[in-house]
Parts: sequence; C-alpha cells; structure tokens
Amino acid sequence: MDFPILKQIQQQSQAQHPMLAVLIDPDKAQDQEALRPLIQHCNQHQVDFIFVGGSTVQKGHTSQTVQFIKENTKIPVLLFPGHSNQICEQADALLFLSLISGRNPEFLIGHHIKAAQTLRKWQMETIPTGYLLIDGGRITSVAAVSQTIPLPADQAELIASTALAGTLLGMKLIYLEAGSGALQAVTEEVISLSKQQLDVPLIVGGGINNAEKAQRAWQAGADIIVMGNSLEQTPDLLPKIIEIRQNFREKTEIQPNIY
Ligand SMILES: CC(C)=CCC/C(C)=C/CC/C(C)=C/CC/C(C)=C/COP(=O)(O)OP(=O)(O)O
Ligand SMILES: O=P(O)(O)OC[C@@H](O)CO
Ligand SMILES: [Mg+2]
Repeated sequence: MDFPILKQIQQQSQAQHPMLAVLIDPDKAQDQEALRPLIQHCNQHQVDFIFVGGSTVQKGHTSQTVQFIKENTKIPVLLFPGHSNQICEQADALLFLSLISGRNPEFLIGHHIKAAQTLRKWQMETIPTGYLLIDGGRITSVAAVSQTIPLPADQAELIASTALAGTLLGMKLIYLEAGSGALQAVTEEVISLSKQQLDVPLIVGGGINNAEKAQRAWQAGADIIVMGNSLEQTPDLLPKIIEIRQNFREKTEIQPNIY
C-alpha cells in the first residue's frame, strides 16, 4: 500500500512548511450550494487539505458531501471520521483515528474493526493516527459521543507521553484536539512539548478561530492546524490565515548567500 498523502505531510513537516486543513461537517453541509463559497475560498487560497467528518453524522451524508467537494476542488479530501459509518470511497485518504486519551474500547479499536474490510477492499490510504482529546474549557461533542474524559490541559507531560506511546505503537500522525468550538485551544506549551518529543507530524485543532490563535499554534510547532466552525461561518477569515502560513514558509526557504 502506498501512502501518497502521508508522504506529502511528512515532506512538508520536514521542510517546516506549516499546513492548513479546513474541516467540513457533513451534517452542516446538506445545503450544498451554501458550501460552495467556502470551497471556492479554499481553492483560491490553496488550502492544503479538506477534512470531512463530525461527531454525529447521519448515514449517507459523508458520501454526498465528499462527492460534492470532489466535484469542486482538486485539494485532497481526508476523512476525519467520528464513527465507522463515516467512510466513503471517493475520499483521497482516511485518518484512522484511535482515541488514545480515553479508555473506551469502541473508540480505541471497535470502529476500526467494523471499517477494516471495507477500507481494504477500496484500497483506501488509511493513516494510523493517535487522537488525543484535551480539555478546552467546555464539554465538546467528541467527549459526549465517545464517553471519554479529556486530558487536563495543564498536564503537558502526560499529553506528550500519551502521544509518544501512540507513535511507539506505530501511529504515523498525532492529532491534539481541544474539541470543536473549544473555549481554549490546545496551549503552546502542550504543542511545543509534544513536538519536541515526537518524530511524527502533529495536527492541532479545536477552537482555533482567528489569525492570532493560528499563528500561535504554528509557532509552537503544529504541522497542520485544523479550522472548522470559524471558517464555515466566516470564509473571509481565510486570506489572513493563509498570509500567516506564507510568512512561516518564507522564513524556512533557503536564503541566497549574499557574500
Ligand atoms: C476508524 C474509524 C472508521 C472511525 C474512528 C472513530 C473514532 C475513534 C473517533 C474518535 C472520536 C470522535 C467522535 C471523533 C470525531 C472527530 C470529529 C470529526 C470532530 C469534528 O467536530 P464535531 O465534534 O462534529 O464538531 P461540531 O460540534 O462543531 O459539529
Ligand atoms: O470547529 P473548530 O473549533 O475549528 O474545531 C474543529 C476541530 O474539531 C478540529 O480539530
Ligand atoms: Mg459536528
């Protein structure tokens, strides 16, 4: 099995090129025409990835949403599933999330067993991803649906150790999640300590709803930041976020030697 999307993420991470993923929730995307402006913005500003998923998505909505997105963009579409029924063949890859901050077997291995044979049949790029829910100041859909307790945000060592254990088990990406609409995004301390201790790309999301928070997460060491609700509501936020991403990328380009 080839891993073209994972390779792309690893290469960008090694080059210290920060990436942006825009999250689209299939349940909120049933009015497909309403989705069009956000996809156009993503195309115009060269968003790196579109993630599709939600904590509570009705059967069939994932496939309809991915189909519509694929008809309107060349940006890679990654499934970010909250349940084994949120998989569909049209996507480019799937984050095979295991919720390693919690102790609910269904979200550690249960949904995976249900989806495994189908994913193999489709030859889907399936990327093993350690998913950590971190307290963001309010009870989020992920905590409610998974019936798990988030890790305390001030326990950076525990969070980094949990992530490290995930990578020692073979997970290729780590996703630090404060939960959709979190009051407090994942802190810089947690991001930077995790980044120092891990040798896999780091995804960070939840409550990143303005340019300043995006900048801080990238500065602290996030490889991919994920933005959902804020861009769904205000696609016009995107140019500023992309400008920040561009500034980071320019800093890491090789500077010509003037001597
Ligand atoms: C491996 C397969 C097929 C499924 C994995 C199932 C697991 C382990 C999921 C992890 C726990 C979970 C419920 C994740 C959901 C992640 C997600 C798509 C969040 C998006 O945000 P929402 O929580 O829907 O946000 P809103 O409340 O804003 O709608
Ligand atoms: O909707 P927001 O708060 O951006 O969070 C999305 C988040 O669940 C992705 O990790
Ligand atoms: Mg949702």
